[in-house]
Amino acid sequence: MPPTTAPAPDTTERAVPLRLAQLCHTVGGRRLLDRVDLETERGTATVITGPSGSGKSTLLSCVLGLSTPDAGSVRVLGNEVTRMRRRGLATMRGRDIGMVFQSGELLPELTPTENVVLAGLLAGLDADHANERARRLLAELEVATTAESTTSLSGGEYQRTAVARALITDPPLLLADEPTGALDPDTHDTVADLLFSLPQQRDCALVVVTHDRDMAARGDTVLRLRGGQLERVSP
Ligand SMILES: Nc1ncnc2c1ncn2[C@@H]1O[C@H](COP(=O)(O)OP(=O)(O)OP(=O)(O)O)[C@@H](O)[C@H]1O
Repeated sequence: MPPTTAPAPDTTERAVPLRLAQLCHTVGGRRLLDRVDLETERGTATVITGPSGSGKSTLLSCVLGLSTPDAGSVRVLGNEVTRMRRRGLATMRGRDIGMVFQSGELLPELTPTENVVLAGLLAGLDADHANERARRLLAELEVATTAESTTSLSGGEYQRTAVARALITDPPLLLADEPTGALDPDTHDTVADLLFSLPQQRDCALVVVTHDRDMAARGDTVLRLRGGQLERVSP
């Protein structure tokens, strides 16, 4: 019988925020990921571009453990995501990965601060720590903590709140799926500047999925997903 838990990763593997090896995933009979390899490093930004429907978001779903690949390996800090059970996945997602979506996906019933604090509480931070950290992050990202609802925020403030939420646990891996897709050009630049400053400032690995050429130009490594293959565009 195969073992139910993977052995603890060694120090070298724990230092790698994300490693994909020979990852294969098929959706509706289409092989979206065909033996995909990827390795990220702390302090760097990796951008993944590719045609619409090529499977970029699906790749992120595999990293988050929301989609189960056909074959291959997804390791976050050396931990094999494809072998984790539900509870382990939820813990890993809350603690080790920050995620920013195209339109923030904040809860409109909560204030911006509460949205950020909630992510901390769900990841196991105590209430005082989560509150203190949320306020500090929002101040650093220049979002007023007086806003009563996320619906009163500008597009930029909304996305910066989503970034603060993603950073509440100081995760080593930050994933972003078209994070500036819904923003006007000026706000786009501000949020892009912020996102691409994070790997160096916070010693994390950033992986951005985007169609946006300006965002792609900012990546330390730029890859294109096409026909299931992840090809290197630069460097
Ligand atoms: N759960 C699912 N069930 C059925 N089809 C799916 C599912 N998830 C994704 N797909 C299909 O898989 C393909 C890849 O989708 P995905 O969203 O990953 O592409 P993408 O490269 O991110 O596209 P875009 O750039 O337009 O956002 C699409 O054809 C999509 O319809």
